[in-house]
Amino acid sequence: MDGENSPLFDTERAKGRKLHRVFATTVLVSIVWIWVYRATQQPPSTAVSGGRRWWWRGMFMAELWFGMYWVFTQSVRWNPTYRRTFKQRLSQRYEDQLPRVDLFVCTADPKVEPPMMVVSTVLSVMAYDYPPKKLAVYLSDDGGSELTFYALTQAAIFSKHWLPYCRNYKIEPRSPLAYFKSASRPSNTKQDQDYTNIKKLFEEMKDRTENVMNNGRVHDELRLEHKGFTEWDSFTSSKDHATIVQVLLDQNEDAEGHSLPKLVYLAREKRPDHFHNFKAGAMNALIRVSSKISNGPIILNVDCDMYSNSSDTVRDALCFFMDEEKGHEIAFVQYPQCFENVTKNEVYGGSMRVIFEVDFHGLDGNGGSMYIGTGCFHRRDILFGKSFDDESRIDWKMENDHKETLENMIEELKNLASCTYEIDTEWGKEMGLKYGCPVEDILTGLSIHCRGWKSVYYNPNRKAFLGVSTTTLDQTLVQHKRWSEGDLLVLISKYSPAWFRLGKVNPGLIMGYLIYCLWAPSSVPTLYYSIVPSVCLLKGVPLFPAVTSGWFLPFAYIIVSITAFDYLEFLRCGGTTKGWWNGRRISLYKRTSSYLFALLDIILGSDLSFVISSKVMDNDVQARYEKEMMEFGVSSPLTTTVATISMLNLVCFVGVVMKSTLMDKVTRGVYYETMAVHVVLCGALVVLNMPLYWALFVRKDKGKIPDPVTVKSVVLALFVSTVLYFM
Ligand SMILES: O=c1ccn([C@@H]2O[C@H](COP(=O)(O)OP(=O)(O)O[C@H]3O[C@H](CO)[C@@H](O)[C@H](O)[C@H]3O)[C@@H](O)[C@H]2O)c(=O)[nH]1
Ligand SMILES: [Mn+2]
Repeated sequence: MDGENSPLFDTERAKGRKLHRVFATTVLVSIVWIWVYRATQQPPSTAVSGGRRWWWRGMFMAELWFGMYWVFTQSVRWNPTYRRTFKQRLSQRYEDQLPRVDLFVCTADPKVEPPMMVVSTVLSVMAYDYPPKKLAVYLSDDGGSELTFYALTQAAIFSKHWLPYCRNYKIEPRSPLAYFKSASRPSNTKQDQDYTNIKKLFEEMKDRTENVMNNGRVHDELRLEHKGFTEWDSFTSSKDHATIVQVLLDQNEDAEGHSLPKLVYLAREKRPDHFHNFKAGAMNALIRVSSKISNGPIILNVDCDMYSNSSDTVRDALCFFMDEEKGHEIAFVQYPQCFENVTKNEVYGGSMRVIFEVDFHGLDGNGGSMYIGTGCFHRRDILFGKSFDDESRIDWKMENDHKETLENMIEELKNLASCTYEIDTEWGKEMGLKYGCPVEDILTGLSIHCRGWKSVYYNPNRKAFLGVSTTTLDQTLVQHKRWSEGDLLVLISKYSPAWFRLGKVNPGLIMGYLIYCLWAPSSVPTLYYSIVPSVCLLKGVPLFPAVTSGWFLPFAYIIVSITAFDYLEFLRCGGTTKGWWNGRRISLYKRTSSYLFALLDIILGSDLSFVISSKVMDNDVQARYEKEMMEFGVSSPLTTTVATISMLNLVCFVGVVMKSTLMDKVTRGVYYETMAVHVVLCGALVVLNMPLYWALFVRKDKGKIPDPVTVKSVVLALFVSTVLYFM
């Protein structure tokens, strides 16, 4: 098996696919059955039920949408694939010819992305198990912050001890912050001594950095430690400054005389009259600058909170790219986005487990994982807009022809990262990451798929990267607004999966993209379904068949089977029962607020924004987060919407209970028989919303729903339900 031609990776199809297909068929039959019901059993248009016809048609539209959307979700459950790599073979065959790899870390704001976290991520990728001479690490700082730069100068010094320690004791993870948080003191005396020393060095560096953070600036005597600080002499603000490039490590050695990776700090030029295109702009500047310095044919890109949790990751990724038979088709290798800080029952659905344990394996089976902006290895040449053909093999042995010293190139590098460099070029269009979309990653990955390339999703047991997930409801909703807005822009972009290269790209992959691209428009049918049946319950207008009718069957089957499937799938992905229930809630909130506002933003053509997710919490919030209490805290249109809809359901539910106590026994029986599905829907929504009612009326802590939101949502809910009631 281990011969010359044995593959460097292996692909397996999931078991149980056939069984799933049978189940999916039964669901599909029920969906069609419901459609037939809606099409044929429309209530007559007499005066009494005139209104009901409209409600009814709305239900039909919503069910058409959900049915179609469900079909798309099946595309990723049709053909899941799993990958395995053979790193042994890679080093047997290629150890001396391994390619250079450039590692990009992006940060944008020292307040929400603490420099200590950022440089720990930098250190973790510097310490990959890979020839250090072939690694170059670049930190892009869109905040242009001397605080972050200071932390990086400290990390450069610390790396001289940290890398030997990682190498000698093969420790994991190699982010010092994460390592010292989790590691127990080694029992072996030699290592124990080294552990104590390195921990001391780390604590000192942390103290120095935190001091500088608390002062808010780098003091004059510290500025003398590195000539790079003079760059900030002419600095006006993070939105208005010249390019800063500093090479912190070039041909340096660590404390044991081994080479160190290159380490470069880059703050691209920012000017108020030049739009900077957020992370995509930063990445493109990095691509150009790195092409002069190290020009690695493989690029890894991580967000500043996504530290490397496994030192094997680079070699794993290379097993895909360097495979003799299939490697040349692969444009990028995506790892899942996993998080260090999600709690057991993930109140905000933070782990996105089903996405990474199911959807992405399915996408991979249909031609390739999406590119999701972090934890992704790209072939550099493909990022330049190259299309796939069979000649696309890469010569891994190509040498870096830039032998001149970096010091002499600084002016040239500065120009590459200037605001004006991209004017009248294809950057942001046909070259590099795409501009004009808050999910530059998805759009860029899609364009690569459209040019004929494949990609790979690799989800090893030991998580390759761990980051920080959002920790308040508002942050979660804001993040999903950005994502769903971006994904909808992808749908209407030039590369839209709905029409571009239709018939050329695998239809399963197109459907897979649509699952995400249709998030924002899904808000409309979801809103309809979470309001209208509840109001009609109160009115006593049935929109579903009575329990005694044969048409009741498909509804019952769908409700039960889909819920059970969803639940079991969640457990299979490693979740808990409560986590699943929380996930249902957060998914409702995302759909009825984030997705709705995203849709409105696109329709109204609002300016693009990118709210950077905070990676820090104050202690109060942290304590509640650990107790898995939902954090509302701030008043925003997003939370108000969520609260209003939940109040509306409470009003309807309480209303109907009161109404039915006034009925005689027979009437009540008939009422519940004809309104059964309504009761289930509205009842489920009320139970799902319990923590929210708690936060509205009972909680006293700072994370409760602020009073103005409570007042607004109660008034709005009463108003909307009254209007709908009399319609
Ligand atoms: O102007 C900017 C804005 C952001 N960033 C960096 O982009 C990364 C992602 O930002 P974050 O606020 O953490 O957003 P997330 O929603 O967590 O990011 C996800 O979604 C983004 C697209 O919306 C992708 O770019 C990210 O890679 C992906 O992790 C961070 O490292 C930021 O420092 C920049 O470099 N420049
Ligand atoms: Mn992030």
